Amino acid sequence: MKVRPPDPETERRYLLRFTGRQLYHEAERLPGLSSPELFGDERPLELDVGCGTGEYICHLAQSDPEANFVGVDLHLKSLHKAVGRAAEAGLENIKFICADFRQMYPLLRPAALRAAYLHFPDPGIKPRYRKRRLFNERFLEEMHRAVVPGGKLSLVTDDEDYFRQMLELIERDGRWRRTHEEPYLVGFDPPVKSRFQRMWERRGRTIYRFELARP
Ligand SMILES: C[S@@+](CC[C@H](N)C(=O)[O-])C[C@H]1O[C@@H](n2cnc3c(N)ncnc32)[C@H](O)[C@@H]1O
Repeated sequence: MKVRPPDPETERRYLLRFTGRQLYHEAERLPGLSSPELFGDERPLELDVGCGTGEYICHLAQSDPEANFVGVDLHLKSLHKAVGRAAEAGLENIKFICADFRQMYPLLRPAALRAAYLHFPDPGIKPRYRKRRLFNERFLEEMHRAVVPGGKLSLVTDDEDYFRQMLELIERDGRWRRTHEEPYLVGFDPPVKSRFQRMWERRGRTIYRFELARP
């Protein structure tokens, strides 16, 4: 993927970078994942974990200027693309953070999120990489703390093994309410599809989805 890094001013406006060292040793000095700390206001906040090149979250930010949006990803080049997209659209209600989300749990604030999205997370093809998956018991636990009562958690994957892990953990957890009757949904049709959704759909993969509400 060829991407030109944003100019320094655009980068300052949209992008934060937290190193593993900062997150481990001095998390208390970093802004938390809340609207007051990231945007200096009290608007509702939505989080896209592993936002990639930002198509989905930029679309959300554009369609709801009364809320704030934050996308987190490890991969700087993808975030440069996302920042370019946000800047081009002149969005004022979005920021991106380059960091390993698994190290960001100390930055989550109780009931600070109106919604959280984990869409097409890396499944970790080799068995030894599966333990690096973002979705696990800890993730569900932390999201339960960070999502406001009435708020939602959206999970989407094209990977059947990951999907089964999600289904099993959600059923075992039991604290979330599904917004759908079925145990899971097949297919996802948002107005703007992410880079990976378009790619997996082109390859004919089935897309599984859960939309959970925090009671
Ligand atoms: C398959 S891509 C999906 C990207 C985007 N959600 C989409 O639908 O196009 C998975 C993304 O998760 C990011 N990612 C993987 N592990 C991560 C972690 N521990 N913390 C933050 N981002 C991570 C990757 O860099 C990649 O951009």
